[in-house]
Amino acid sequence: MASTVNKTAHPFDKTQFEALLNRRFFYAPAFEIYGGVAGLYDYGPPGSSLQANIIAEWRKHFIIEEHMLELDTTIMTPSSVFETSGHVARFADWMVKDTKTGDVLRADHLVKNVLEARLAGDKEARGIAAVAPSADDKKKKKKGAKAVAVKLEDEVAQEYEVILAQLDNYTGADLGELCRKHNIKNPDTDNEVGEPQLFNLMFASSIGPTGQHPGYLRPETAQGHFLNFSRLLEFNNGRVPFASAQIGRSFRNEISPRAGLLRVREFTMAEIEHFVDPTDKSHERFSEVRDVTLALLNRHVQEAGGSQITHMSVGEAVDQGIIANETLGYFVARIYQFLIKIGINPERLRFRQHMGNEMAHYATDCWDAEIHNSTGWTECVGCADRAAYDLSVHSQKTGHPLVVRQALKEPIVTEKEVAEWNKKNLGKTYKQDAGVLQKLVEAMEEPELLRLKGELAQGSTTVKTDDGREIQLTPDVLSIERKTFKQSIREYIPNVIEPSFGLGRILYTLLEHSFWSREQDVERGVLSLPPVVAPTKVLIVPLSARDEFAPLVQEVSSKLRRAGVFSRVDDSNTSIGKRYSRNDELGTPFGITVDFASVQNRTMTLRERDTTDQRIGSVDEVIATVTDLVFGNITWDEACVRLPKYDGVQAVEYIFIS
Ligand SMILES: Nc1ncnc2c1ncn2[C@@H]1O[C@H](COP(=O)(O)OP(=O)(O)OP(=O)(O)O)[C@@H](O)[C@H]1O
Repeated sequence: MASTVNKTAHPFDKTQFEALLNRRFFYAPAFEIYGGVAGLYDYGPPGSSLQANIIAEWRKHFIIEEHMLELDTTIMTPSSVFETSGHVARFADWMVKDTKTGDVLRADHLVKNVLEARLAGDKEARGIAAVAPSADDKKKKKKGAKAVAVKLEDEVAQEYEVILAQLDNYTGADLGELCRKHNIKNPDTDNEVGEPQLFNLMFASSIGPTGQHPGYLRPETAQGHFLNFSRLLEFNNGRVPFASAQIGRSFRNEISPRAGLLRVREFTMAEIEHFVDPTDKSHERFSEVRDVTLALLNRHVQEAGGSQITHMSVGEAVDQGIIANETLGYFVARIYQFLIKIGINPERLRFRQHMGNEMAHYATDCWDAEIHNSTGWTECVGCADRAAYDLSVHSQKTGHPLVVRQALKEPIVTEKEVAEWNKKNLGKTYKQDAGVLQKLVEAMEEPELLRLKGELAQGSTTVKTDDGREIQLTPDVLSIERKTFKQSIREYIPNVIEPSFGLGRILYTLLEHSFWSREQDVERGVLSLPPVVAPTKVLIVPLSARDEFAPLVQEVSSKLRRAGVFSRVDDSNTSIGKRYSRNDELGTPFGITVDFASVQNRTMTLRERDTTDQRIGSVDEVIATVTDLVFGNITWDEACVRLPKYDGVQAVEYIFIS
């Protein structure tokens, strides 16, 4: 049996974690040598590979599994599109200005940081502070909201908890009122802040040399799906439901991005738009996820100022109307499965429902996948039922019908009253009023038309124009007749269910969840990334740089390549222990040591990152086993049944023969 490891022996140390990410170049501030720009980051080799592997798994889990239609649409977008979608008017956050320095802060973040710091100070004063402040906390306290040990009145502490639970529900005026009522000031300067003002988050630009065609960098990829809806529908042979998917960059001019990868100004999104019949939001694969149990924080709990989680299956949540419909529930469960597969800790994942004010006016229900990390709970995926809003507004604006036309099996037969005009008499009698009259009568509902019909039968009727004139109509001009209509096509605007992923937030929280230090060696960080996303799957470590090792190293590396396993050779001039610990920091799950016995007997050892267990087997046995491990066909315990334990590890660990 494999050895077990204690990954929680040392509490999470953010300073050590960030030093590892920096040292191994997972990512770094962009334009660093020019002083950097807040909210812009570059990914280095392991960060890029990790992101590419998350995307590859996302494509498999969603696009391939669900036969989604993939898109790659432009980033630069003419302003008319965002005027129609509502982004120009509403894609904004509330900001407040320091009344003396003019520094700009995001209003809801200011309230959150100050109240959280006061609550932490209260806990400290009552002697119930959970943990001693880390080096990182101490550094943070030099700037920003400080947790000063001051006891709060019980009612005040309760009020703060309620405000924090409902923070996403407040309007700008509410936030301004909160700052005044609770004496919330800029924590960096202790100055008062002004009234909240809306700040639009889109980066404005212009298209072409004249500057006459305003445009924006897109803040999400969704509009590209909606504008191509007719083509997508045709591609899908006119059938609904179907989903389109897109992975691409989005841009948001965030007010004060201070949270590393969690809030940036340029980031990669993966978005799905699932188009569905508004009268039937069932999902044909719902039974496959019915039993998936989720941690749910519903809107009623939050609106009452609470944060209690309910654990229930997605089937129960849909049956009880907590999640609005099967399709939305299906995607919430699929998002959960995806996040767990790539290594997110299920105990630190919850789904939070949007409260009334928080949700866009057209949306019917919205759930965020929130992942817990060192800054608290962070939204990493949004999943919303956006109803027919987007397709409707673009249809109305452009006149291009973004609709589904469905041939009905049974035609629908209806009867209704219609106006029949004698056009010759109409023109002769009413001249320039003829058109006005026609429009007025044809816009009438059935009861009104029946009134006209009755009056015409008695000789004449009157209609009132918008400018207040009463015009008489007689049967030689107008008759109202009952007609039968047969409808064999149903036309409707589909509704949209939209799961929207921010890959940077997922990547960062995954790195936090994967990080730990060995019990015996606090300095030695390990990233327990699952093989499916680990940047490198297998490290090949030749014990010696002697020429006779080269053919075997080449053989192993080419066999792994042919098996589709990404490996790297580390033949640097340093001890095996150092080489392995460097790769533990990079999250490489397996290591193969090529030593003298390998050259003589064609045996190799296989090391597992978390346990540091080493097993021995023939070259081909080890390659077959590690391939199965990487593709998730077997667990490490099963590998241990195949390969016996290797006990020579201590003997070879620090020998390096150059
Ligand atoms: N500034 C950002 N930096 C990194 N990721 C982001 C940012 N803004 C949004 N995202 C990601 O895009 C996803 C979908 O965007 P959405 O518009 O729902 O976010 P949001 O509600 O505006 O986020 P927030 O309230 O945190 O600003 C989010 O779940 C998140 O993962």
